[in-house]
Amino acid sequence: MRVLFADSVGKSTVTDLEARGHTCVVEPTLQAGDLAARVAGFDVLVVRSTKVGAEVFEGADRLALVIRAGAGTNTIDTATAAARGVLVANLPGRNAIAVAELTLGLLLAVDRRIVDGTVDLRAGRWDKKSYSAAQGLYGATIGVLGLGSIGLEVAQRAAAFGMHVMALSKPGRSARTTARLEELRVRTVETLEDLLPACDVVTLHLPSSPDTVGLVDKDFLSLMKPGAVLLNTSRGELVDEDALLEALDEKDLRAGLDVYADEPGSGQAEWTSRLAQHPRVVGTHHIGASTQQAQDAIADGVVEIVDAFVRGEPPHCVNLTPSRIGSSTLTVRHLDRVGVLARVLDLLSRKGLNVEQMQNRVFRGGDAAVATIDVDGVVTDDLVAELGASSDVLGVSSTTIDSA
Ligand SMILES: NC(=O)c1ccc[n+]([C@@H]2O[C@H](COP(=O)([O-])OP(=O)(O)OC[C@H]3O[C@@H](n4cnc5c(N)ncnc54)[C@H](O)[C@@H]3O)[C@@H](O)[C@H]2O)c1
Ligand SMILES: O=C(O)CC[C@@H](O)C(=O)O
Repeated sequence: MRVLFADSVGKSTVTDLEARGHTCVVEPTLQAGDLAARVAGFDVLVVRSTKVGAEVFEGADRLALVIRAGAGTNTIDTATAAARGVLVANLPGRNAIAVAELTLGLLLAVDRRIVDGTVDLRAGRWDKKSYSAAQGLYGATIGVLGLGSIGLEVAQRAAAFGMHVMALSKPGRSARTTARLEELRVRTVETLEDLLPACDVVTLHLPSSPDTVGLVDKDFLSLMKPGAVLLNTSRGELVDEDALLEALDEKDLRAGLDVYADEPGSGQAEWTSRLAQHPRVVGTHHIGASTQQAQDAIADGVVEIVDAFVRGEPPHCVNLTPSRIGSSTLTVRHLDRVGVLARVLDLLSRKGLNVEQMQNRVFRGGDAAVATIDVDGVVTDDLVAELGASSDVLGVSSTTIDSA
């Protein structure tokens, strides 16, 4: 396969993929605007922050997979990719510890004014008096918005500092996450109105989505305690930056930011930002994921996704439907013979049932197989009986797909 890297990733990725016979072309200086013209002839595109717009998929001749060498996929037009049948996969969790470490680093830097102090020392100024006014983190309350891979790592580290952790309750959390929240004594509340006024620190670990863009607006900030700290290591567009600038000045809020709404897409650029330059902000350059440990984990992950893609089972695809779609799943256990599935599908077609997705797995030994078929339409007992009546069919069952 031909793989184009439009951002820098660990060298081991290229070495490992080439050792498997793939051709890798590494062009980390490629700009988003040039990608559409460059992508022809490649099966796989690997990106970090480079934007992948609709034009890339429209111009691609054989592109089948885009790998986001990181967590957030908001920089990729996943809908157009889906319409063109191109898989988009990410690597959730691989850089979570790195981002959590930076988040706590920003918090400590804000609380102790470490950056201002360093700047003064470098300029030859000793000022223990001005820098002796920190509040301290022990016993303070931190609200964690987004309890995914990064949010949980932040909660764990905050708890280790003796902070009280709060979060919003969310239906459908896994038993594992629920147990983890109990272990960390995370107090959950129903609404932002309950959460924000109780927090000395609020930290954002949500993806950028229509639900979250602009979440931190005037109303949100007005609910925060005067003097509280806002941390954002997720995405800049979650914050209304004008509203934050006002709250920094008028409510004495402080902020630790790794991401900005209009941050440059490239690694180096001339860039000025009123927010990043504000004296109550400690800022970094979207480097949350940029530790060697995280980048090694990401480099391994890219190779794992390509390997799985070659086997036909790519993981972490963000633009496929959930595992079950339609109204019912039919499970048909059958003899592994030519024509059996065709007869099953023919009967479904005659009954007006649209097949949404299906998988056929062969049992060890190769005598029998099991097909799981998600269909849209009404599966009657008669249909199940008719399918099961064939001598090639070993058993049929049907379960309803919960549309919730
Ligand atoms: N600064 C960096 O370098 C850096 C690195 C990695 C990730 N990120 C950003 O951090 C985000 C989170 O990363 P992650 O690995 O923890 O992702 P994740 O998917 O593991 O966690 C996101 C969590 O947010 C929750 N969520 C989503 N929408 C929500 C909503 N509207 N309300 C409440 N909860 C909601 C999800 O259920 C999930 O628990 C990424 O999407 C990315 O934008 C930044
Ligand atoms: O690759 C990067 O440097 C940033 C990655 C980060 O924003 C992510 O979403 O994983």
